[in-house]
Amino acid sequence: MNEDWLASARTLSKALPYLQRYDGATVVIKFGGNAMGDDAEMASFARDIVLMKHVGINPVVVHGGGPMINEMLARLDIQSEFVGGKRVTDAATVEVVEMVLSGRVNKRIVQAINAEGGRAVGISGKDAGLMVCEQTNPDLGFVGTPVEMNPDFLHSLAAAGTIPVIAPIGAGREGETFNVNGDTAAGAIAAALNADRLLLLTDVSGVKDADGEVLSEITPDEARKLTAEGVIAGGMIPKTETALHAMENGVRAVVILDGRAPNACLLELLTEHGAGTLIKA
Ligand SMILES: Nc1ncnc2c1ncn2[C@@H]1O[C@H](COP(=O)(O)OP(=O)(O)O)[C@@H](O)[C@H]1O
Ligand SMILES: CC(=O)N[C@@H](CCC(=O)OP(=O)(O)O)C(=O)O
Repeated sequence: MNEDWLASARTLSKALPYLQRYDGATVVIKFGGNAMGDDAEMASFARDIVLMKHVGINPVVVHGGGPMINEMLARLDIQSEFVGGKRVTDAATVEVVEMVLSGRVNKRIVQAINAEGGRAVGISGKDAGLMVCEQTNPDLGFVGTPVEMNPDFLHSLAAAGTIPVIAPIGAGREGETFNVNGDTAAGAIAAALNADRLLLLTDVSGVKDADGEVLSEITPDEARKLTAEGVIAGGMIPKTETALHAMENGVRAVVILDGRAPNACLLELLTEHGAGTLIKA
């Protein structure tokens, strides 16, 4: 008997309980700019998303694109700075942020998913009032906090067999355009959908302890303790804060994992040990 076939059959039989567990589940995947990698890594991510849809999971992709925004701002000679993990966003900057995120980055992901046989639909928080925002803090300019969501629109996209790919741009009630941190947007969308899982894809294997070892599972209290001790620092702070906030608002569990690792999403959902760090009460 063909050895490859046997190995695939064994893998599949082990995955069966997980396929049953996630049948009909909603999984929100935050795809950060640093997790995107080259075309081959993008294609691998897209294959995972399409496979999820085929086996009965409802994937909802929310993306970032910080490095791509930086590149375009540099080309246009516009200076940019971050305060507390958020980009200070003036009127000129928000135009570039929307063009890069809703344009190039969103369509690159949509095209990659469709090339793998999926039916992705690229939108932003502006479409169908998906994510109405208010200004986060006047010092940050056009940075928004989601205050009102339209999950029904996402349910209808899933029911139509499509995969929503969402750029983290929100509309204000006075016609403003708001730049929303990708993790914040993903958390708000996952909460509005009462998602079974929120996967935060980044460029490290998971949350590390003081010795640099990746922790396979932590509780919200342990995450708070690691932050107070300074072990969780930098860009990992807003990520774990998003995770805890999403869990307080209806998301069952959150996983922080390396989006560039082959089959990261599928390994997380369909194997016993998963991938990355599971944050669960
Ligand atoms: N305890 C920790 N475990 C893992 N990464 C950490 C930790 N503390 C700080 N970090 C940093 O957080 C970074 C991830 O955040 P960030 O760069 O903002 O990700 P992204 O761009 O994917 O949103 C990691 O690359 C790492 O340098
Ligand atoms: C307010 C704010 O900071 N918005 C982010 C939006 C993109 C993002 O979050 O991208 P990553 O997920 O790749 O970091 C920004 O302007 O960079």
